[in-house]
Amino acid sequence: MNDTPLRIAVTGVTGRMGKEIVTCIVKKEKQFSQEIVLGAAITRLNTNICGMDAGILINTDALVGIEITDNLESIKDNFDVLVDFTAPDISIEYLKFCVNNNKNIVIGTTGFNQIHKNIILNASHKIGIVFSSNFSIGVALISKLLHKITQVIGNTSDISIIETHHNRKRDIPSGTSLTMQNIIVNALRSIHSNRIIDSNLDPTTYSSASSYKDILIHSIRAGDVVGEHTVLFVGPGERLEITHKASDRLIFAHGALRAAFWIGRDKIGLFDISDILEMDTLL
Ligand SMILES: NC(=O)C1=CN([C@@H]2O[C@H](COP(=O)(O)OP(=O)(O)OC[C@H]3O[C@@H](n4cnc5c(N)ncnc54)[C@H](O)[C@@H]3O)[C@@H](O)[C@H]2O)C=CC1
Ligand SMILES: O=C(O)C1=N[C@H](C(=O)O)C[C@H](O)C1
Repeated sequence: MNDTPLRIAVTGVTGRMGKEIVTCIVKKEKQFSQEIVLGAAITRLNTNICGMDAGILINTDALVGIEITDNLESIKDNFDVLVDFTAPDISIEYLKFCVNNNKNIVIGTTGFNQIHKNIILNASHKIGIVFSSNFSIGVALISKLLHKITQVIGNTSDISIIETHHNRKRDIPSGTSLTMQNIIVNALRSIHSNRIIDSNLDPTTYSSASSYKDILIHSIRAGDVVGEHTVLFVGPGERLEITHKASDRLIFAHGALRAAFWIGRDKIGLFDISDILEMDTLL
């Protein structure tokens, strides 16, 4: 058992999630049984904050002794697990860096296309990857319930997903809503549902929705909403509305660091938050 502290490299440290994760590590916002320490703080190329102590970035009282860098080579021996919440193309570059240096990675970035996802899957044959569109416990629980609810009432309900996020979010619809849509579609397949896309749906009137097997996603971008998802099952005479509302990015940071602790230095394969939380043993 390696009881030396797990060293975390954080990418996108100027971002909302990057700062949250650095804060969670440095200020020990959440306790872990094994100590987790900041090993590296990574930012995009040529930003003027390179060389700055990461503590200054998150307004700590004391310096933390980790300088922010855009030079991956300089820090490849300074960390055990990389935690990435950035953007799809650069996430893939960070993933390749981890494969080349035999480091495990936690990926929270969303907005990946199928090519990206295939690269992530292939990489998981060489390193350990926890890849999740939402690192909150609440969404992990809802995701487990969605499968079962869909199997029971999916064939007799109209199903829609509504996702609401802050007006600075780059990708649309959210990764979480796409994951939920996938869970629902797979659950419909598991009961051999013959639902088809409703030919009456005029795509132009659903321009804000991503439709898949008539499981529509409706996206709202407004203010500083951290992240809210509602799944509607509207059936004859009754409906279910299942909602998750995040109000603090700390829940995502804690989930990601819990995942980093779980994947550790040695696991190999592709996992998601439900594996970390061992949901299948709980539900
Ligand atoms: N899985 C989860 O639980 C969560 C996932 N997210 C996802 O995490 C990602 C980041 O979200 P935020 O922190 O709100 O975004 P943000 O825009 O605040 O931060 C993005 C960071 O990535 C960096 N970045 C972007 N493009 C880059 C490039 N080409 N090279 C190097 N660095 C680059 C930016 O400099 C910034 O530091 C998004 O995809 C978001 O959907 C956000 C919250 C929770
Ligand atoms: O961009 C965000 O903020 C979030 N993005 C993730 C997503 O796209 O699902 C997770 C969370 O909702 C916050």
